[in-house]
Amino acid sequence: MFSLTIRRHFMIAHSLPREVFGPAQALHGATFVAEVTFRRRALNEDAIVLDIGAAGGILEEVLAGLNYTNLDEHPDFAGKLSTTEALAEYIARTVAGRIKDDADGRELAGIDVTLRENPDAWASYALDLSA
Ligand SMILES: Nc1nc2c(c(=O)[nH]1)N=C([C@H](O)[C@H](O)COP(=O)(O)OP(=O)(O)OP(=O)(O)O)CN2
Repeated sequence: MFSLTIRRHFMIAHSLPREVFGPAQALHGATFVAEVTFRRRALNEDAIVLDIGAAGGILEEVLAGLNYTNLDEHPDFAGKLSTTEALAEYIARTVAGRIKDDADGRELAGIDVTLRENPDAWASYALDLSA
């Protein structure tokens, strides 16, 4: 299996209104580092998984929909908890939606997203596209 990973960061505000989150129940800000890995079993005819520039452009488009927003007011998170785990899934599925109809996108076996909250804590979601 081959993989290509790109990284960008974005900033949001949100609250996590459940007791388990302690002080994070209140509105607070976060800067996330998003690492997105595209996986495929065989390289394309250019001997790559996906062009790095194209991959970066797709991720930037997806993150532009989140950057500088208050996720408590974001329509895609209405009634949902915007935890790091949930955000990782959202980014994986949104990136997949953007790329699925491209020639390279159809060949992807999966998209993995790791979101780093800080140097000591991160969460990941692995989207399996092989089925
Ligand atoms: N599994 C997750 N746990 C927590 C998340 C998350 O997204 N997934 N998010 C938060 C908060 O948003 C914030 O990032 C950290 O909150 P904070 O209370 O400062 O940090 P801790 O939970 O590590 O520390 P406490 O001692 O419990 O306050 C929290 N958890």
